[in-house]
Amino acid sequence: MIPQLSPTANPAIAARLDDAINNKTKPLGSLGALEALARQIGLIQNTTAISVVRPTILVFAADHGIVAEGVSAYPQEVTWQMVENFLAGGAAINVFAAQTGCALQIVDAGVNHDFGARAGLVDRKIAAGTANFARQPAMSKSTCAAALAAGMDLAAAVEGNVIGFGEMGIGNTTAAAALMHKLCAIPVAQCVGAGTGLSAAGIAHKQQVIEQAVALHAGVAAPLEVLATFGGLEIAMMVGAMLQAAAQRRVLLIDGFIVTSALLVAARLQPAILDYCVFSHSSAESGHQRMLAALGATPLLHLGLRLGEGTGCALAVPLLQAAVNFVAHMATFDSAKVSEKDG
Ligand SMILES: O=C(O)c1ccc[n+]([C@@H]2O[C@H](COP(=O)([O-])O)[C@@H](O)[C@H]2O)c1
Ligand SMILES: Cc1cc2nc[nH]c2cc1C
Repeated sequence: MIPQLSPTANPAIAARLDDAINNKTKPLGSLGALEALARQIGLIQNTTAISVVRPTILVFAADHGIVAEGVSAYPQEVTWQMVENFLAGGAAINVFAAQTGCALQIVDAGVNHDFGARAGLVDRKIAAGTANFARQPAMSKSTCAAALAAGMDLAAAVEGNVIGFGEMGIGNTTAAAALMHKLCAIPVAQCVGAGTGLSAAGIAHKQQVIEQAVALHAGVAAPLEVLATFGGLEIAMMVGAMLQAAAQRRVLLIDGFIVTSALLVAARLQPAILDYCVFSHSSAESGHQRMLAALGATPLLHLGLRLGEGTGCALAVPLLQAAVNFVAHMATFDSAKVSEKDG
């Protein structure tokens, strides 16, 4: 059921990409991270004719039973209220996606609210939120598998060749911190952060909740078991969507702390997925930098964002377009009759 992913490495294409990039009218390497981005997109797309076609951001929303432990600064109903805001076009992701030309899909992966039949809402509700993982596993294996399968379906149906991943779910930084601890073997204290804005005392309590839950589920170790025990429905759906998107050789745009925690699971299942990932930004959520380091990832933007919703993805899309455009449209030393470097 989990797609098998191949690394993107291809020496022949890599050499052609290097030639194309290095022959442009610029000092060697002077477009920095954009050059690396162009190379990566070329290897993913297996061509020097790289493109960004209909970039699409999927925002997965779900609720979390762990909020009963008082781990978020905001009440659970903000999840469904923000879904309404997404549908009405009033959230940050609506504004930035419109600004940078991204298509947007809002997915109900497991919000604890009945939206009824709603135009614009992709209804893949698996359950009305997860169970409280301080007391029992967040999901059964079959619920988790259903979320993974729905994510695969959704990604398979996307038209564009760049998929950005975003999420909304009060309490999901607690789930993400627990996943990080289990999958990276980093102490819980270095995985927890303020989320939507906890005080220092609130963060200490969140740490304690996670540490007790980790002790309760001590035997859990395999990535999918870790996901079902500590994860969320939106996180599991993202794992499925990421694996499918990479299997179809699309560019995966990774957002902040929670999206990266989903990628941690996917990367433990299929390490080659990392070749397909562009890390849009480094979140201000403490823990995200360590998570990125654990993945060997270099994020494009450092804006101090800690919102989620896929906002970092939307803001990074113009950088992908710049990478594509310089390869497609810059003159070469030959065509512009510019002298190359001495020696
Ligand atoms: O993307 C991030 O790095 C990020 C960091 C902190 C908070 N968030 C968002 O805040 C919500 C979770 O925060 P919390 O405190 O309720 O766990 C959820 O809706 C996320 O989209 C997102
Ligand atoms: C208002 C609000 C908007 C959000 N968007 C993503 N997570 C969020 C959390 C809150 C609290």
